[in-house]
Amino acid sequence: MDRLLVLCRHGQSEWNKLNLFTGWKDPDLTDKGVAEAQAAGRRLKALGLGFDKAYTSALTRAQHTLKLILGELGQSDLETVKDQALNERDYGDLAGLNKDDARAKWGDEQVKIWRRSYDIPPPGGESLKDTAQRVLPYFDTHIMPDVMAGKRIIVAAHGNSLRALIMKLEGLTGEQIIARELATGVPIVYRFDETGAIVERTDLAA
Ligand SMILES: O=C(O)[C@H](O)COP(=O)(O)O
Repeated sequence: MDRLLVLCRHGQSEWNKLNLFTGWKDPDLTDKGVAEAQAAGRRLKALGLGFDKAYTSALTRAQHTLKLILGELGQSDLETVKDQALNERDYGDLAGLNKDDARAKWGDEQVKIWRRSYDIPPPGGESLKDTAQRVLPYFDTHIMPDVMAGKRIIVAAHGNSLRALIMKLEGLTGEQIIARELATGVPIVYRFDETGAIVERTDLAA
């Protein structure tokens, strides 16, 4: 039985390109982001991978990425579940602000704390810990049971919602996961044994 889980951060978004805090705001992919998603699909196809079900967030950039990947795989009709539990971390009052402008206003250290501390939320937003507290129950009750039942699953989501998943899957601490940067449009392939232990992890960087 193949217990396959592929995680993929969306391709570059319009707001990634503009260097804006995004969170739950809903920009689409840039042309580069489209190309990254298509390349991700081609890499998966070259490995002979296909899926039985897909999960994505309620945000356009992740849904569009998934659609492009599935298009490359010839699986455009795949059963897909969209849920805001998989959304990016809510950036609160920072959403829409330029990251360099924020550093000029509040200082490098404060902005780094908001972006990369585990449990300190940005004003009005979610910390990574808060994000994990909504992502992980969804993962445990929806996604992992599918994987363990032998369904081959792909999840297209976001830098911080995927960090929360990776932290749990790989047994990392808060300190360890905040140091992990996820590239846009790079699938991470996991396989599990019958106990749910990881037997393979491969990053499909271009
Ligand atoms: O929401 C955002 O702005 C990005 O997708 C992730 O931001 P980060 O690199 O600050 O975690």
